[in-house]
Amino acid sequence: MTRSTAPADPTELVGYLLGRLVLGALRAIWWLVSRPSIAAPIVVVVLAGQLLGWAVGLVILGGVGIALIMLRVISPSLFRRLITSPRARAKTRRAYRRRWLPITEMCGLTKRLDGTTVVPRLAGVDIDEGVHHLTVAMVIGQHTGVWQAACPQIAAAFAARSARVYDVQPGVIQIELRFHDLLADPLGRLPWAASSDLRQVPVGMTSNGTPWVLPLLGSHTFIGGVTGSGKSSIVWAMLAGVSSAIRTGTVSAWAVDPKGGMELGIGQGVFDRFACESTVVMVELLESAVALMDERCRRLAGIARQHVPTVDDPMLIIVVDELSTLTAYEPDAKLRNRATAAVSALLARGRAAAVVVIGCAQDPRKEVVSFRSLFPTRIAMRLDSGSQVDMVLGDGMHAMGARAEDIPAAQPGVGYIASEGGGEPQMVRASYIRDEEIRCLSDDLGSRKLREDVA
Ligand SMILES: Nc1ncnc2c1ncn2[C@@H]1O[C@H](COP(=O)(O)OP(=O)(O)OP(=O)(O)O)[C@@H](O)[C@H]1O
Repeated sequence: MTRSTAPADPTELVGYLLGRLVLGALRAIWWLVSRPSIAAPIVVVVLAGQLLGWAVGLVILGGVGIALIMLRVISPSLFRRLITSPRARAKTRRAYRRRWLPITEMCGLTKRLDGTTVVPRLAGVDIDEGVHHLTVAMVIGQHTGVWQAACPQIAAAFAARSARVYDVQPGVIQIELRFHDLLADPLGRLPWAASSDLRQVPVGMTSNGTPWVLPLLGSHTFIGGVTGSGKSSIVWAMLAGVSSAIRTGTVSAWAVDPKGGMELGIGQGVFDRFACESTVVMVELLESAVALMDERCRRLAGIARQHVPTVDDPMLIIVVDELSTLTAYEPDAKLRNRATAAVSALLARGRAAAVVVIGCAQDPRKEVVSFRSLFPTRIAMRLDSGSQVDMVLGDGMHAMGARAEDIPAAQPGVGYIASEGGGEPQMVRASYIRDEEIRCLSDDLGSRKLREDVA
């Protein structure tokens, strides 16, 4: 674009400057008219100044300013929605509507009736930072599964990182398009990692950027994922999350490590009991947890429905790494049956007695899945196939967007959890507790045990 140069003649120069001034004023008016959230307060202040005096106008101006600052502080996203970006959002909405017909047609989501194309109706577009939701009234004869199957094509067509589809009401679905990946980079220990509530132990972050908390007291946790998917980072994030309760003695952690101590041995000091030497020793540990649980259940019968952990009677967390090694792959049938019986008993009766299991498995096959319904909290890390996702999280979760087989190998610690109440699955990433931090935690909690022994 070429810029016009100012004329040298004085008369022409005045005309030229006036023209520029009028053009600038028109541009400013257009700028304000297209931003009603800014124009409206200015109009109100000017009117108040004219009608009630400029002192009142200034007070109103100050009030509006303070209200905007408070809105910015209290709800940055609402501030952005209302003040900063309504025009950009309207433009994005128009772009969706413009591209809707060709994209649905190319993705095979339209239908033909009597020679005409029937297009699903784009009923609403909701734009939030990095996440867009499209509400769609499906064409008659379609069901949610057709749209769920087309998620990869829909994501690619709208240049989104991922797309998920879920039901809103009969015949109406919502497509969630994500453009940023808040979980792309590893998370260290998070600022909220210091909670002492055993029902809300902080372990990482959800894809919305909110804290990811897990209930330890009152729930058993199952973590399924291929080797290197980051299962142990969840275990360590959980143990770090309850470390203050371990230090005070209201929680006691035990570990079963069929990999001979290679997985959990680095933090052995965290555990009051640690079994890794042989299957017999590991099974005996599980059986003594069952004995403790049964004794506690007998004591509490008729008195309490849920045991409240105390220093004298602590909550017991039993971490079982590679659960299937004991319950599916152990060649000695007697030991395998004993391990299966002990794990089943803990899962069935442990929650009320504050005896909980955290079980990990690389291979969520049928033998392990037979326990699945007894684990209220289930996490699917990177897996080999969509069918394995359903084995871990429950039927239909893969179709609802838990695409754990698509998690890049370069993103260990990322996984999906099934939402409580059967809603759509949520993507999460566990904090990564580095080996040095685990050693420190282990030394710290290990020295506590030594002090107790000496006392
Ligand atoms: N949450 C995380 N954030 C970033 N990196 C991680 C995270 N969790 C694990 N890693 C990295 O991935 C590697 C493998 O993780 P980890 O040992 O936890 O996997 P795993 O699923 O327990 O594997 P296996 O089943 O073989 O024991 C770790 O050494 C670490 O470098």
